[in-house]
Amino acid sequence: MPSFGMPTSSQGDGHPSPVAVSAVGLRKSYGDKAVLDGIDLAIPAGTVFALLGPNGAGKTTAVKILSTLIAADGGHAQVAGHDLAAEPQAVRAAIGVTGQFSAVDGLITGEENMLLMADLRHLSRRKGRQVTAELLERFDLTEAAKKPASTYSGGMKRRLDIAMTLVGSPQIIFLDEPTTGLDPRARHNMWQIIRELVNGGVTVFLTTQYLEEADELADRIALLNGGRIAAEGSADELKRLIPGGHVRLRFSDPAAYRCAASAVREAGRHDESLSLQIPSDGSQRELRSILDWMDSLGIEADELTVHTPDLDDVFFTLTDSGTPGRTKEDVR
Ligand SMILES: Nc1ncnc2c1ncn2[C@@H]1O[C@H](COP(=O)(O)OP(=O)(O)OP(=O)(O)O)[C@@H](O)[C@H]1O
Repeated sequence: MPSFGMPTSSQGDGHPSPVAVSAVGLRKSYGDKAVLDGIDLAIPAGTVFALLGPNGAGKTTAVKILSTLIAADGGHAQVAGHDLAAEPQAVRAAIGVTGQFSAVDGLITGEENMLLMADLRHLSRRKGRQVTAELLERFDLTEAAKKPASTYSGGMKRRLDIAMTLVGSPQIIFLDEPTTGLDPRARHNMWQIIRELVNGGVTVFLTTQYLEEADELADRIALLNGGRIAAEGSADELKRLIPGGHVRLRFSDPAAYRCAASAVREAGRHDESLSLQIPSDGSQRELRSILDWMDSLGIEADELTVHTPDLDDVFFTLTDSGTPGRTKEDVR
């Protein structure tokens, strides 16, 4: 755990844990538009927090405020135990920020980018060289270290960006859409890097457009919509907020289908595909009772699939983004 003197919050297990980022009533408007309309946050240290929201929801604005790049119009926040407004320098010393617009300078080499950052962080020459070598190695960039960063692939640039962020050993890292534009392999590599950072005690605040990414990485997720946090919780808690879980049984024998359909009245029927949709939370207990019930009738389904609501369902239900190309018939 980071060692700074942070306030604490009570977690589920009753033990207080240090809070890395806290905010109360954070507001920001541009002209008439309230981009953030009273945001409260409490992010325990050593965890991953994901801020999700449709385009233009205010995610980057929140990151910019919490990383002292812009000032809020109202509310207050503490980052790494320091008040954002009163001690911006102390906040800056404790955090790293990797934005949508990378800090990487393409004209100089990866190594020179790192050394420049070490200079900005006031490390001695010797320490700067040592940290640079270690981080380049850790992020698999040693071979490319002497090449201009403009020749790097998207994934390499993103790794260099994070390596530069880590030069000052920040306790809290803000990652604004860290994997946007990366191919699946580079995205998975980035996820691994983020997990390793958290294992090392760092707190990660990330914004993402990818629900899968939040599901994969985040301990807690907040859904930003209309300037407010529409829902907050673990991925599982958010999924439980909305209905839609079901078990789908598909038959090839019409007689078996009719028999099953007349036995379960609450099931949704799809006569054309001979399939039934039974509302269910997908738990082992409920699956067993469905299987027992079919056994007792002596019928067998050709296919059984479980659909539990996913973060996409949560996102589309709780934000006003609509449901492009998606129906509740989608079965996972
Ligand atoms: N400097 C600015 N001046 C005026 N409006 C701004 C400014 N910065 C952001 N906005 C507006 O504030 C809103 C939120 O922008 P922000 O970049 O925080 O959203 P976002 O959730 O990060 O979006 P995206 O997912 O598209 O990156 C947008 O409507 C944007 O146009």
